[in-house]
Amino acid sequence: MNFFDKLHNNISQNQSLLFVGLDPNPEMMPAFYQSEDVITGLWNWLQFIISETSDFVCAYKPTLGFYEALGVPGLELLHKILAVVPKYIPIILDAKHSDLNTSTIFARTVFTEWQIDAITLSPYTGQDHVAPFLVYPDKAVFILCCTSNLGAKTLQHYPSNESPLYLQVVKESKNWGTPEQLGLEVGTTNPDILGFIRATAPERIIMVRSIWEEENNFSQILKVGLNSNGDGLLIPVPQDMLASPKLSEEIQSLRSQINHVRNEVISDGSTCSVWLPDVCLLNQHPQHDLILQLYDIGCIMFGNFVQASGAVFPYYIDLRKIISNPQIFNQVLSAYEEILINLRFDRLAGIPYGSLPTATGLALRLHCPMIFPRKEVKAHGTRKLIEGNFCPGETVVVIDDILISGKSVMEGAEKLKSAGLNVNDIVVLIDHEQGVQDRLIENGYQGHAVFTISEITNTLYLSGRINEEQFLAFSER
Ligand SMILES: O=c1ccn([C@@H]2O[C@H](COP(=O)(O)O)[C@@H](O)[C@H]2O)c(=O)[nH]1
Repeated sequence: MNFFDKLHNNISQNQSLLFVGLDPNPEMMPAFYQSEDVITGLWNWLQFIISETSDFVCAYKPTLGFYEALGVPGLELLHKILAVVPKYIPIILDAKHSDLNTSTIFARTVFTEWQIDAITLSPYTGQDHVAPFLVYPDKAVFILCCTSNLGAKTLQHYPSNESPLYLQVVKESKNWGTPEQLGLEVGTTNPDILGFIRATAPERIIMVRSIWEEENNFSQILKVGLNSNGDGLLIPVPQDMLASPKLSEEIQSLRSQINHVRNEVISDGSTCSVWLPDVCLLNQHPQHDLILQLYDIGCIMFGNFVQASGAVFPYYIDLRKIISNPQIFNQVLSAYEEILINLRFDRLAGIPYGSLPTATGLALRLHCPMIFPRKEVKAHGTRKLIEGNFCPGETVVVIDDILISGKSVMEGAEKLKSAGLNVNDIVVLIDHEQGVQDRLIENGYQGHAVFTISEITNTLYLSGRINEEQFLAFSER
C-alpha cells in the first residue's frame, strides 16, 4: 500500500490528523525515565509514547538528527523504534536531507532498507535532488517550504511580501511530483502565511509545524489550512504533551478539539454558494478533474481567436503547455491510454510538433514503438518523410492533440499511408465537434477523443470556472 493510502486509512480509522514526533531528545525525557542509562531511558519513553498514541494518530515522525546525535547506539535505537511502530501507521522520517550527491543512495537506504514511508527534504538543490526519492512509487516526500524560525524570515520573504520566496518554493515543487507523492512542510504561527500556501497548493497535504507556539491562533490556523473536506493537514502533537503521564487522555482531547474545527469547516463548505453546481456527482464527467486542471494551467483560453482556416472561435486550446506540468501530463497520458488499450496497432505516430511529446510518453508507457511523419521534408540528409523505423503493412494509430477541421491529422495520416502503413484510428484529447468526426469517417478513419469541447465547457460552467456569457458563446457557435 502506498504512503498516501496508508495515511488516509489511518486518518479515517483513528479519526485523527495528529502525528507524533518520536524523538529521543535526552533534554525532553521525563524525569521518570532518567534513572536508567540514557539509551534505555529513551527507548522506554518512546515505547510508552507509541503505546499511548497509536490509536489516536495518523503518522509518526522520527527526527534523524536526534538518533544520529546518540552515535551508533542511537541508530540502533532508531531501528528498534521502526520495528515497534505498528505496520499500518506511516512513518515520516524528518531528515531535511538536501545533498545531491548522496540522494540516490540515501533514498534507497531509507525507503528499501529502513522501510520508511516518507521523508522531509530541503528544496534548494531542486528537482534533481528530489527525483531519486520519487522513483519509489509507494513512498512520498515533504518539501520544506517555510519555517517559523525568525532568522529565516529574510530569506523566506525575499524579495517582497507580495511575492515571497516560500511561495515560489510551493509553486515550483508542485511540478516535481503528484499530490500523492509530494506534500509540503510548513512551520508557521501566522494564519496568513498558511492561507497563502493553501491557496497556492489546494491539492497538497501540508505537514504543519510550530503551530503551538501561539496557541490562541489554533482554530484560525486550522481553518485556513484545512481543505474543504476537512483534511489535507497533518498536525503535530505538542512536544510537552509527550512528557505527560496522561498522554493518552490529553491526545484524545486534542483530537476532539481538532475534529470539532474540521466539522465546522466541512459544514461551512457544504453551504457555500459554489458548492451547488458541483453537487450532482452523477453527471460529473469522468475526466472532470483533468478538465479543471487544464483550465487552471491556461490550456483553455477564452476570447476571439482566429484559427488556421481563418474562422474565429470563442476559445483557443493550447495543449503544448501540458509538458511543463508533469503531474497533469501524466494524467493526460492515462486518459489517452484508456482509449488506446481497446485498439489494435503495431506502432504509434505523433503529429508534429504539438503531439510529439504525448506520443513519446505513450510509447514509453505502452512499450510500443513510435514513428512520426515529418511536417516538412528536409532538402538534405536522409530526406525522410517518416522518422523512426517501421515495416510497410504495419498498422499505426495516430496521436494528435485536438481535432478542429481534421486537416492536419489527416495530412499526417496520408503521409503514413503513402509509406505503406495502415491507419485506421486517430486518437486525440479534444474533439471540437461540428462534424469533424464525420469528416474523418468519410476519409476512412475512426476518431476517438478523451473529451469534446462541449463536455469541457459544461464542466467549466458547472464548476463555476466560466460565467454564463462565456458558456453561451460556446453553445451558440
Ligand atoms: O484551439 C486550437 C485550434 C487549433 N489548434 C492546432 O490546430 C490543429 C488542429 O486543427 P485542424 O483544423 O484539425 O487541422 C491542432 O493539431 C493544433 O495544432 C490548436 O492547438 N488549438
